[in-house]
Amino acid sequence: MRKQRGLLIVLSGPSGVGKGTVRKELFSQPDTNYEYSISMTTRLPREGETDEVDYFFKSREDFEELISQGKLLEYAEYVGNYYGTPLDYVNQTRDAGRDVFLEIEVQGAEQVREKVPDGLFIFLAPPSLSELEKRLTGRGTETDAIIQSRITEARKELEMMNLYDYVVENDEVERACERINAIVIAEHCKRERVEKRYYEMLKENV
Ligand SMILES: Nc1nc2c(ncn2[C@@H]2O[C@H](COP(=O)(O)OP(=O)(O)O)[C@@H](O)[C@H]2O)c(=O)[nH]1
Ligand SMILES: Nc1ncnc2c1ncn2[C@@H]1O[C@H](COP(=O)(O)OP(=O)(O)O)[C@@H](O)[C@H]1O
Repeated sequence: MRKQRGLLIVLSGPSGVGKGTVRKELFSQPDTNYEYSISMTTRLPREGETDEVDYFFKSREDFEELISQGKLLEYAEYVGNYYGTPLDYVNQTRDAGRDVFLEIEVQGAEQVREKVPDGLFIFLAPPSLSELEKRLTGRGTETDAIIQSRITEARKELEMMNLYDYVVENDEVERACERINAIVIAEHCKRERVEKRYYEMLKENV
């Protein structure tokens, strides 16, 4: 039987909603069935981050070379640094029948939508804008001015949520993960239903 190509799962949403937190929780679960696509970035590693585990850390020059060679499925400039998804890894993993999981900001997700129409797009939403502000403040990695510009940006990003296949509210991390896992299972069932092999089943002589 022909192996079904893996899904491309894209998790996106505004800064501070909890994308990184939810992704880390999903990948810490022993039964996770997706492959995480490690992104390329020009930002410097933070304390505790490891090259080729958290990101492939690149110079600006090397990153621009990857762009010009068409090696990235998508890329975006975010707060002064480039971030991008390696194209070969995504294709090879999907071709091997494994699902690939991207955790990327919204500009990048828009590019993936154009290039991969059969992708599964999940928007992670905050319970409210005030809770989003609280999370950004609580993380303590940005100044007040940057937090305000992220909130302004988030208002625009929230308007884009209806372009996504699913909206998952990140009220509690565990619950958000459960919803994402349920969506992926449901999407597999839906896509397999329209696979040719089920039509072939009807030709069986029993
Ligand atoms: N477009 C795009 N965004 C990415 C990629 N990898 C990470 N990001 C996003 O870049 C943003 C900044 O990431 P990072 O510097 O690790 O900071 P943090 O996630 O806010 O702690 C986050 O919104 C990530 O989801 C990528 O490959 N492409
Ligand atoms: N469900 C949640 N409830 C409360 N706080 C959360 C939740 N999810 C994430 N956070 C916190 O919100 C902040 C932003 O989360 P982070 O994962 O860095 O967001 P993003 O990757 O979307 O920018 C972090 O301090 C994180 O611990």
